[in-house]
Amino acid sequence: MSPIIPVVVAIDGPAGSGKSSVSKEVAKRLGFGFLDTGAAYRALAWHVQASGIDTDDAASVVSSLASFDYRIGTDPAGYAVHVGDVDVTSAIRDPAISAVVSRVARVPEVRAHLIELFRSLMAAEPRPGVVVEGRDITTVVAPDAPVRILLTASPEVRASRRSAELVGSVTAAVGDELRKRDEADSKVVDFMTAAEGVTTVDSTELDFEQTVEAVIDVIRFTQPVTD
Ligand SMILES: Nc1ncnc2c1ncn2[C@@H]1O[C@H](COP(=O)(O)OP(=O)(O)O)[C@@H](O)[C@H]1O
Ligand SMILES: Nc1ccn([C@@H]2O[C@H](COP(=O)(O)OP(=O)(O)O)[C@@H](O)[C@H]2O)c(=O)n1
Repeated sequence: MSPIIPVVVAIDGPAGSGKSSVSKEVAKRLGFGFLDTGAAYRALAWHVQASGIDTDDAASVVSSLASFDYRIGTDPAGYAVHVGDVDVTSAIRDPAISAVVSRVARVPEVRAHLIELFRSLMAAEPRPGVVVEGRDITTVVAPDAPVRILLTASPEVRASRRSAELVGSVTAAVGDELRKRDEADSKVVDFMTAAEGVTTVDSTELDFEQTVEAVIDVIRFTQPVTD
């Protein structure tokens, strides 16, 4: 008997566009798995720093992959990220990690290593589908996915949403951080424009619920799913 291949829903977009929160909710509603690929780059940046390695030292960052024991599940209701036995779910959201994550993400060997990991997690998904979100899912990780979406929002809206999550933050400073990170990340992969066949969902004028519904509409249009 051949294995059932899960339906892959690929979602890309810039920082703060809602990829993670919207994808998680969509996965819950459809009974799909959820894979946050940015968490792996963040966890590697955390591991590199915890090992006393300079994130700018690409050769040492590559060497650190050998001891990077990354663990993440795809249950959207039980989201947790571990490096070895350490729960880094909150630590990887720290602005100090956001400030350096692009430096490890730009290293080609890092990307090759993590992309292989993402593909094996996707293939092992036990649910009928999996929502995978990041920067290069629609173009590199899963370019053949039956559903591919670019989730966008204006820079101002993204900064104010992210700022609302960070206690004591100033929207202008958060906006500056997002802009710098998007600029650095854009040198590696294009996630600001939709590749051919990718549907854009612009959430600038949509609230969270409307955005979730818009994404589910795209999935239903492309791929009939049952609740
Ligand atoms: N359409 C929306 N309207 C209002 N808030 C939203 C919307 N989409 C996401 N959010 C909120 O914005 C914040 C950033 O979303 P997040 O999913 O972390 O973005 P990303 O993963 O793209 O960086 C979260 O607090 C999330 O709940
Ligand atoms: N598929 C991906 C996902 C994330 N990343 C990198 O990981 C970082 C963190 O991703 P994230 O999705 O957690 O970031 P936010 O948009 O949630 O702030 C990004 O800034 C990129 O440097 C990547 O290179 N490729």
